[in-house]
Amino acid sequence: MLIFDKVSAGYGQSPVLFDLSFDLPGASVSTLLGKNGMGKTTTIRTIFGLTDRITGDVVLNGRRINGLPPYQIARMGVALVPEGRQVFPTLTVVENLVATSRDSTARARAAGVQSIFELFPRLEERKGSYANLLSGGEQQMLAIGRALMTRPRFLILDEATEGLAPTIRREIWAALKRLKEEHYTILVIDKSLKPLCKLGDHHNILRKGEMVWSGNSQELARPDGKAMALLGV
Ligand SMILES: Nc1ncnc2c1ncn2[C@@H]1O[C@H](COP(=O)(O)OP(=O)(O)OP(=O)(O)O)[C@@H](O)[C@H]1O
Repeated sequence: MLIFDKVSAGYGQSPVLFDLSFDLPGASVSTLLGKNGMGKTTTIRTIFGLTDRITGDVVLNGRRINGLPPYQIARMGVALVPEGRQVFPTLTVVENLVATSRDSTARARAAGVQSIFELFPRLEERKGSYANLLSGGEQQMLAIGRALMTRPRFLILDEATEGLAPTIRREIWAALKRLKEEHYTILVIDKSLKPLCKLGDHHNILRKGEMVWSGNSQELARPDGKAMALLGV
């Protein structure tokens, strides 16, 4: 689905990613792991053409997408849930969801909202609340809901459950599991290795902008393995 082939990129004149090569297969869950500042967010920004001096090939469904603007990537079925839960604070839950819908009829939009409520029943209970009155976890659910309203096939989450209460985290992991069962392609960045091992199929570790390890959940979880050493666990 998505291939990085010897991709380098950075900010202004500062290089951050170096010759990054990896492959995110469709209809599966991949992760990007690594300590702070290793280039995970920069990799995601590069998918959306939001970094500078991109070289190599970023290929989505067979098409080279280097440097295409974010709206074109979104149109190709990729949705991003960025770090920091970006929702419209002064819109209600329903208004936030409808705002990102691409459906042309009110009926289709309503069906889209309903499918988000099925995924996150907690949001239905708060459907008339302004987003700024939601808890951090509810805002994250809403941010995921907003991304899903664009009807993507590829969902990218940066810091999916960072700083959230354990019960909310469990609900978000359960929702991602359901999306996986519905054959979404998912790329997730998070620090919680246990749920990532359960959910993820392919894991990739970045260190100083280089891909230094890739493997499956069994390999990642090996207590004496290289992955754990790279992650400092
Ligand atoms: N807008 C920016 N301009 C210049 N340098 C940046 C910018 N954003 C990030 N960097 C630098 O790029 C490097 C990689 O940062 P990035 O945010 O991609 O790391 P990360 O692995 O996602 O870390 P974290 O887990 O802390 O979010 C860091 O050295 C960071 O200082």
